[in-house]
Formats: sequence, structure tokens, C-alpha cells
Amino acid sequence: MAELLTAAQMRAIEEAAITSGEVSGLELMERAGAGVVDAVLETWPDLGGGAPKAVVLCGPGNNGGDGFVIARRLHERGWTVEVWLYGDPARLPPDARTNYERWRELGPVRPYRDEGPGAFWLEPSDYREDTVLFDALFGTGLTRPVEAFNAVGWATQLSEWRLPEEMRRGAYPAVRVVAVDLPSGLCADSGRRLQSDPPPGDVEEIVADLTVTFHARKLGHVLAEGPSFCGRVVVAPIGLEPRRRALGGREQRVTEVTAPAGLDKAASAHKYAHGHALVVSGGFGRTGAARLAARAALRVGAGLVTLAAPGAAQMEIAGQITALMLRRAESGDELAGLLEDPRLTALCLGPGLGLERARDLVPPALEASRGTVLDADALTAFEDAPEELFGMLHEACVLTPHAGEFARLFPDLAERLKQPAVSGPAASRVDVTREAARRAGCVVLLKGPDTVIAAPDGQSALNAGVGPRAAPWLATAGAGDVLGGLVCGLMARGFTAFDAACAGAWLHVEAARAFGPGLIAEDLPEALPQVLRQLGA
Ligand SMILES: NC(=O)C1=CN([C@@H]2O[C@H](COP(=O)(O)OP(=O)(O)OC[C@H]3O[C@@H](n4cnc5c(N)ncnc54)[C@H](O)[C@@H]3O)[C@@H](O)[C@H]2O)[C@@H](O)CC1
Ligand SMILES: Nc1ncnc2c1ncn2[C@@H]1O[C@H](COP(=O)(O)OP(=O)(O)O)[C@@H](O)[C@H]1O
Ligand SMILES: [K+]
Repeated sequence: MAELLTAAQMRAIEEAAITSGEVSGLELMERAGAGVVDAVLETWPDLGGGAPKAVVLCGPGNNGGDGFVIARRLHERGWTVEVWLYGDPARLPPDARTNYERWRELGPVRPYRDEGPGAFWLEPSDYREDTVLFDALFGTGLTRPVEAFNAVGWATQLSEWRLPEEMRRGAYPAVRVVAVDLPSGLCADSGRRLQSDPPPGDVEEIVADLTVTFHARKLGHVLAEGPSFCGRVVVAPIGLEPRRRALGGREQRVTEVTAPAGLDKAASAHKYAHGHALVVSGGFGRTGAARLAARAALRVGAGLVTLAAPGAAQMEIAGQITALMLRRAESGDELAGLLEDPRLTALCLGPGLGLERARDLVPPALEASRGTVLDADALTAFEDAPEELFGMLHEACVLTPHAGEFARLFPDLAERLKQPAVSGPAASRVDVTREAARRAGCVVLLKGPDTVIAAPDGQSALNAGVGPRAAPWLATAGAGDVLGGLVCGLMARGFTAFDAACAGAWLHVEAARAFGPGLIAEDLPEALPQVLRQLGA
């Protein structure tokens, strides 16, 4: 499982390596610059042969230091290199200063000073089709918003340069933009843009085609707005050991969800060995969501799946299902009666349930202490009394809110994400999900392209439906119901709440990617067999 790092963890790893004497800061900076150059040539082989032009924008810290290394290495390769510095050379940190001096032996550094609108403007005629612009302004050290020069100068120009031909108003060539470590302005821990409050007007952002980061990806490459600013993300190894101790305790670490294990079925096992899931349906005319969840639970391998529905909805469901079973649960008491069967190993409540029915059925469902997924209406029903819900939850529960449902149960946490990110590290989706899990006393899975999963003990994971795993077709009605069914089915099979949430989220994205464009929620369970086959299940 790959760890996604915060800026502080990256610094701790680097410091531990330097303190142990295994490497110097200057060596790390050299490897970082070399890694960027390698990634550029690997991404765009057409730049390998000729004599392209590089414009390197260096900032006042070590990110700028990487920029001077890149400049020197490209100069050695025969590129034409133009270097700009935002900041005072005398105040550069030592390693960056050394690389500044080395570059000065090869070429000039043009100063950029923040003197307001119009202070900095490059002539478009200076730039060619093979120009690569390197953003080495700020990396993991960014702690406050990038001020006016970004709004009115560089970033505006950078963004315009990379627009497609038809949108560039004919003025600029298609310059390629490479972000060193992170696109400047992006918070490494949250993937949010640091902005003053109120944000300056007319802000354009640095949007990179390629981001080259070092040792491991940072959370900001994956969370929130990160993926839309980073372009392709390449990790350049710079010879650092994993150094798990530098990462801190489990409540500080975030792993990226990877392909789950344990999905195969033993040849000799009978259906009850794979558990029995119960999905509670809404009333007449509202059974579709629960049917989707139930089918997903069955496809992910639960041995049996039963839908529990009120009498008036039975005919509607019976006409639609075959392998699924159907039982009557009109009221909380009837559900409690069904749950006396100890073979029922996991429950799913919420999709299409209706608020009134949710208030009636959630308490007996939680009383039964089985693996339980609560989604949609089962969450919204407690909007006025989240504490009442939290008092009933137990550690085999998984809450699967989308952002709106999350805000109903955890309004103060949702508000933290809505506040402008004025200083770094800014509140992130990981921070708030962790806090929500602690408060709820169970696993919380906050849905989105960057789905975050957290347990009350602080363990957390991120399932990225972004970048190379982008699954935009998941933004379709009913996709969330399928996810609830997957997590329930996996818990029925014996997965822990946290593992079921991680595996469910991973399979959900893979199923969407396997089906591709045109996906609707019904297709997701049907795409699972090929995903499972590829996993060797
Ligand atoms: N940590 C590591 O292991 C390595 C780090 N390296 C590079 O070093 C970078 C981190 O360097 P630093 O910690 O020096 O930080 P940065 O270079 O990201 O920026 C910090 C500097 O910018 C200033 N600053 C921050 N926000 C500002 C704002 N809004 N406006 C104006 N100035 C602002 C700070 O006062 C400081 O001088 C990484 O992103 C990476 O590029 C690499 O050289 C290789 C190894
Ligand atoms: N752009 C996207 N990329 C990847 N996954 C997405 C995207 N948009 C939504 N999803 C996923 O699709 C599901 C949508 O669930 P939800 O919001 O509950 O919708 P519904 O209630 O219609 O089922 C979630 O699992 C979410 O993570
Ligand atoms: K940068």
C-alpha cells in the first residue's frame, strides 16, 4: 500500500536521511532536479533530440533550488535556458543558494519583483512550440496565499500558454508547463488552493501538464482540486528510504487503497460460508435503490442476499428479482424479528428508504450489532439529532455519506472545508473524515472522486478515482447505492468494516473503469465479474 505524504512527513523523512549522514541536502536537490529532467524527456520524447527552450521560474526556497538544478542540467543538454527568480538571492536557503551560484556561472538570472499589475510580462514572440515552462516557485513550503503577482502576472500567462490552440486567441504558442513537486499555490496536505479572503479578483491558476514530485506523492496531488492542477503526476525516486518512523502514528498516516485480497471463494465452501446480507428497501415505487445495492452485494460474493420490504412493495420487487430473496419488514419490530436469524451477517439501510422508515428501522438494525452500512436516508433521518445516531453506532458500522449527507451529520466539519484556505496546511477531506469517524465511533467513507475512508482509531485511506484511475462516469444516479451494497456484501463475507469500505470503494471505481463511457448504475454490478476475474478471485 502506497503512503500519501503530508509536507511535514516529507520533511521528516528528508531530515532523518540527512541527519543519519546517508545523504546531503545538496545531493537530494541534485537528484530532484535530475528526476524532473528525466520525467520531462520520458513524457515528451520529441524534446530529446533538438534544442528546446526552457523558462525556469524559481522561488525563494528549496523548490527554487530544484529549479536552478533543472536549468543547469538542461543547459548541459544544449537547451536554451532562461531563468527568473522571485525573491532575494542573498536570502536563498543554503542548498538553493549553492545551485543559484552554480547556475550564475552559466547564465543570467532575471529578477522578478512583485510591483503590481503589468510589472512582469513576457513577450509571446519569445516562445516557441518546444518551450517548456518550469514552475519551481513554491512546493511543500507554501504556507500562505500566493499574492498579486500570481493573480495578475505569471500564472495568468502560464494558464493562457497551455490552453488548446483554438482557445489561445492565436497569441501564444503551446508551451508545456511542468510543476516541480507541486503546482505553486496548491496546499500539499489538502489539495486546496491557498487564497486570501476574499480571493483577489481575476485569479488564474498554474495548471500543469506534468507534475514531478519526489519520493512519494503528497496528499495534495490526489485530494480536492489537486488532480485538476497537476496534470500527469510522476514520482521521481531520490534515494530516500521509506522511514516509517518519520511518518508518525497511524492517526497521521494515509495509505492509498490498492487492489483487495481475499475475494476468492474456497472450492469446498457452501453459500452460508460466504454470509447472508440483508438490504432494507423503501416502500412502493421506491425500491430501485435497494435492488441496486442488493445486486451489488450478491455480485461481490455474499452467499445469499435478501431484500426486506414493506408489504405494499413486495409485488414491485418480486417482478424484478430472481437470485435475490424477499422478506417482509413493515416496521422496526418486524425487522427486529428478521434479525433474530443469526445467519444474517450484514445489513444495508438507506438507499431509497424514506426518512420516516429510516427513523423507525435504523435503531433495531443497529441493536442487532451486525456489520451495517448506513447510507442516504438512514443518515439524513438523523440530521436534527446526529448525537442520537452516534450513540447507537458500533464499530462494525460504515457510514457512506456524500458531501451533502456529511454536512447534515457533521455541519461544523463541513464548514471547515467551506472556509477559504488562507493558510497552510489547510483543512483537508482527510482531516474532517478522521474527526467524523472518531465522533461517530465507526468507519466513515466520505464519497467523491477522492473517496476518504477513516476509522475511529485514526486509520485512514484514500481511494483515488482521479488521474490514471479517473472514473467520471461514476457521477451517475444510483452509483452510491451500488457502493453501499458492495460494502455490505463484503462485510457479509467477513471483511472488517474498514477493509470492506476500502475494498468496496476500490472495486466500485474499477467496475466503472471496466465498463467505461455510457455507464449507468445498473452496469456496475454487471461489470464486477471481469474485475474479480482480473484479481484472480
Ligand atoms: N523535502 C525534501 O526531501 C526535498 C525537498 N526538495 C524541494 O524543496 C521544496 C521545499 O522547500 P522549502 O521548504 O524551502 O519550501 P518552498 O521552496 O516550497 O517555499 C518556501 C519559501 O517560500 C516562502 N513562501 C511561502 N509561501 C509564500 C508566499 N505565498 N509568497 C511568497 N513567499 C512564500 C517561504 O517563506 C520560504 O522562503 C520541495 O517542494 C522540493 O521542491 C527537493 O530539493 C528534494 C528533497
Ligand atoms: N467524478 C467522479 N469520479 C469518481 N467517482 C465519482 C465521481 N463522482 C461521483 N463518484 C462516486 O460515485 C458515487 C456517487 O454516489 P452518491 O453521491 O451517493 O450518488 P447516488 O445517491 O446518486 O447514488 C460515489 O461513490 C462517488 O465516490
Ligand atoms: K512548484
